[in-house]
Amino acid sequence: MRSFVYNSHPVRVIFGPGTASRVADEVRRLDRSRVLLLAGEHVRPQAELVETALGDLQVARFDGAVMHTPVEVTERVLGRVTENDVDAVVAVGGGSTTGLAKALAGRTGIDQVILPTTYAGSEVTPVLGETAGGVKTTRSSPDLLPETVIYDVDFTMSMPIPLALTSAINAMAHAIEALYSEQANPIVDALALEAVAAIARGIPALGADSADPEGRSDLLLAAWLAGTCLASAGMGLHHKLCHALGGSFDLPHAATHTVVLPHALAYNEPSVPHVMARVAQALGTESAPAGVYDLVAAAGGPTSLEELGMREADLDEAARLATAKPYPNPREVTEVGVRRLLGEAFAGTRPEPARTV
Ligand SMILES: NC(=O)c1ccc[n+]([C@@H]2O[C@H](COP(=O)([O-])OP(=O)(O)OC[C@H]3O[C@@H](n4cnc5c(N)ncnc54)[C@H](O)[C@@H]3O)[C@@H](O)[C@H]2O)c1
Ligand SMILES: O=C(O)CCC(=O)CC(=O)O
Repeated sequence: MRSFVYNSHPVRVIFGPGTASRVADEVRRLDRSRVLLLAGEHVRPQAELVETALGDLQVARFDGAVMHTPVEVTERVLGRVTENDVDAVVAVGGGSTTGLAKALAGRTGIDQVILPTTYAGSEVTPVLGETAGGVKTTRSSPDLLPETVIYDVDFTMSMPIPLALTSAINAMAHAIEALYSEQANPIVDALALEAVAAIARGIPALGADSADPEGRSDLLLAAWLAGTCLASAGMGLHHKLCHALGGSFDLPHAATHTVVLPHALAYNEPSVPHVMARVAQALGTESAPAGVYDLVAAAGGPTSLEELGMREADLDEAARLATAKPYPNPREVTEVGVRRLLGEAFAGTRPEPARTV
């Protein structure tokens, strides 16, 4: 008989095309009036729309969020928060911009309204990874959870296909690792399997018509579901590997998830074959690890760490970092096993069916 504990994480979610125009009402609803806008040059049109909608509510702007949330950047922006007496942050961007908003909120208590432009899912999680001294560490706290998320599909249409693909696999990783987490529960299972199936349908559709708003809206919905899984159920070996590779070797976040996921699933498959069978069914394939690999390869996505700029000489150190303080994982995490996994991810080989190390 199944036992579980379920924790929900309350976020107000507004979903639909054109919803970004409601941003000022959402700030006022929180009873806030001094906004720091976070954006970036790749999302300039979206930021302009938000700036116009905010009008006098906006008192400052910062455009330089950096992937993996380096603490030096956060400390620099904290100065603007105090100088301008900021009481809310509005973030327009991917997980990096959201990460900066969370880092500021965690240090000051200001409210957050997030308008995501990728499928990272960070906007609905109480989780934050920050990088200091070349090491990324992750924490979770209700203080980091944004108050309001506005999912406007129009804000995601500018994502080029390679980014949409890798970002969607980042979301898929949240869903799959939630299914074998110690905190797995029936709500998370349902959301995760729906997210995996929607992403498996959505990625080939990106290639067929990348400008289809319906397809992009389905992927954005899946990103929300997958982020909600990450919020409730946590992360395992796969996420740990990506944080070690991103934080210490500066690899791009979503692309790293895309390369590593099939190999992390192959590593874990012997310990959770029933979970992998459910994932395979949601993917519409016989094998979960090979199914993810094939989905990415068919869409022209990255399949090897080498093509992301990883150096073979750094794989030993990556294995050491990823196993030093492992996240909870269904299969024992050994340095030898992880080094082998990384070697296969480096080469980009298609994962074979279940095996033991
Ligand atoms: N805490 C969490 O729950 C969580 C979850 C997932 C990711 N993250 C963090 O988020 C970061 C990665 O986020 P990401 O993968 O979204 O990347 P990102 O935010 O760094 O964006 C990647 C690049 O794409 C550009 N971009 C973003 N949206 C765009 C759009 N709509 N059109 C064109 N270009 C666009 C950005 O400007 C950037 O150059 C990492 O630091 C990761 O650790 C955190
Ligand atoms: O905010 C972070 O960097 C930690 C959580 C995270 O990155 C989830 C992921 O790997 O996609």
